[in-house]
Order: sequence, then structure tokens, then C-alpha cells
Amino acid sequence: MTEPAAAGTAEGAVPERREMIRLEGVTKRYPGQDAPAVDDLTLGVREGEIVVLLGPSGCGKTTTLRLINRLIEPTAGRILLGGEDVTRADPDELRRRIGYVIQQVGLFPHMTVAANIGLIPRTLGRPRKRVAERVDELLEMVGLDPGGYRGRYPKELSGGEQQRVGVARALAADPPAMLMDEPFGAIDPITRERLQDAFLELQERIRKTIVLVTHDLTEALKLGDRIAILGGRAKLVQYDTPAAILAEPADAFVASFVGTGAAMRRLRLVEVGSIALPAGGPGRAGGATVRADQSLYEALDAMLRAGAESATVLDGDGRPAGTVSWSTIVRQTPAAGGGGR
Ligand SMILES: Nc1ncnc2c1ncn2[C@@H]1O[C@H](COP(=O)(O)OP(=O)(O)OP(=O)(O)O)[C@@H](O)[C@H]1O
Repeated sequence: MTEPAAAGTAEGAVPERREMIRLEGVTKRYPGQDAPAVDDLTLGVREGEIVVLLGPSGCGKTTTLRLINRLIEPTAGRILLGGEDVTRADPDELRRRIGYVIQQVGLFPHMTVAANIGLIPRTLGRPRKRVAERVDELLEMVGLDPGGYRGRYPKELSGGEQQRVGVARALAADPPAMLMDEPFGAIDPITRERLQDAFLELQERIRKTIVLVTHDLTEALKLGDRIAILGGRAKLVQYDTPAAILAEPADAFVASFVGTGAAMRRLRLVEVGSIALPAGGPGRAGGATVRADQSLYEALDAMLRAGAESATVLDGDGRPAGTVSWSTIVRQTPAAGGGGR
């Protein structure tokens, strides 16, 4: 390796990731409507992060999302993709650079899974063999066995499988960014959780820049690196990490949106390992165990099930590495002054 270290990168100074998507002063006024659906919104999305748009019905989430790939044209403002102003770029070309996934999936019913996924690469004139390889690669990526699925038709798939095919199709042209509108909305709760997990695993590998619309707080907290809470006319009320929003809602609107239970929800976001005390600390584990990479929520669940006031924390090899107790959990919550950022 003869490459010199990047000039000007001081040790420890992690440069802020660049913005992949940026809305600047964007307004959308639908014809015949008095009030704009989106009013002067400025929002940046960094490369490789998942930003969730969350807000009440009609606040302009879908409009905002569709402004990004210009399925809806802005009345005013600018849209940038990778620093380039695409407000007046060719919309078809733009959409090839931004994958799009919707709740209803929108697969073509008369086309096989392979034909659906390969649609964009084919229209881009990629060789047939290369497209077929890419389709199989994408099916693998979303957890569907190519041999078993490539020749099927959408109606021969479950809702969850259709959703996976929809994601594969959105990724077909390997776009840097992806927009997802209620992608797991129409799916039963158990499948939905599985798909969310699979989606996060996939994102670990592909690191796309993703903007995702949901009205489901639990989904937003689970999937978002950051959450943009929108009020009426897509006013940006708070834009921060899930933990920060739960710990310090910006105002009464956000507080009511994250609801009672915010403290409980926050337990899901904190890892046991971050607050565990060395083994032999206070409290008796009484048979409850929890892994260091599990959440405080799971630790509490283990304690309640075992009727114990603390749990033994296990390391990656399953060996005891510390304890976590009811009182340490209570002490680190924001109300006790120990949590927050
Ligand atoms: N094509 C349209 N013509 C006129 N008004 C529209 C159009 N599409 C949306 N609107 C209005 O714009 C506002 C924002 O709609 P949008 O669909 O973006 O909201 P949303 O936050 O996605 O809502 P939901 O969570 O209910 O899907 C709403 O008041 C809606 O009635």
C-alpha cells in the first residue's frame, strides 16, 4: 500500500459526511390549493444515512419525497443530488439515479420477477446476460433464492416477497439514493418486523442514502439514523437522532407525537454494554442474562421474566462480562440527568 494518507485529515477529526440529497427552500403549491403542501423546506440528507420523514396525515411527507425525484415539480426552491442542482435535470435520467419503493409495490403483473427487476437495466441497454446476472445478484441480496423466484409472477408471491422484489427493482440500476414511501405499510406486523430487520442488514452492506416516509413512530425509531419530524405544510419541527428526539422533544407538538412511553421506547435504543457495570457490581443477577449488544428494553424484559433486579451481561463468547441492574437503568435515563447526548 503506497497510498499517502489523505492530506489535511487530522487524526481524530472525522469529516462530516457530505450531503447526498438536499432540498433548499422548496415549496410546493398544488393547483387550486390556497395553502402550500410544502412551505419553504430546507433539508439535507447525508451520504449513506437513512432519514425518516415522520408526521401526521396530510403534513406533506409524500409530497416532499416525490419532490426529490421530481415526480412532483417544485413551485420554488432547489433540489440537489450529490451537490449537483437537479431542479431542471431530465426527470427520467434523475429517476435512474434514485430508486423508488412504494407501499403498493407496483410490480407489473404480466411480467415475471426477473423481468420486473431487470426492467431499468434493460431500458438502459445493458446486455441480456449481464442483466440476468444482475437480477440473480439482486434476488440473493434481498433474500430470495433466484432459482425459486426469478420465473414467478407477482401474484404468486406473498406481500412480503413482493416487497423484497420491489426493493430489488429499485436497486437494479445501483442508484446512490433510494426513496421509500411507507414501504412496509401494507404488511402484517410479524412479516413487517422481519422485513425491517432484513432491510437494515441489507443497508449495512449497501449503504445507500435513503429517505423513508412513515407515520409509524416505532418504525421511524427502528430504521432512522435521523428522523425529520414534520408539522403542517412540511414544516421541519425537529431533525435529530431517534435517541435525541425521545430524550428532548423540541416542543409540545413533538412531545405529543412521540407520546407517553417515550422513556420506554428509548430503552430499545440504548445497548446494555454502554451502561453495564463490571461483574461483581451491586445487585444479584438471579438467573437473568442478557447480551452486551442487546437493548436495555431486552435487559428489563429478561429481569422481569426471571423476577430479578439485575441481569448478568454476557460478552460475544457468552461469558459473563458484567451486570446491569434496575437502578443503573433508571439512573441513566434523561429524567435522572444521566442520559441525553
Ligand atoms: N395532487 C394533489 N392536488 C392537490 N392537493 C394535494 C395533492 N396531493 C396532495 N395534496 C394535498 O397536499 C397535502 C399534503 O399531502 P401529502 O400526501 O404529501 O401528505 P402526507 O403527509 O404524505 O399524508 P399521509 O400520511 O396521509 O399519506 C394534503 O393536504 C393533501 O390533501
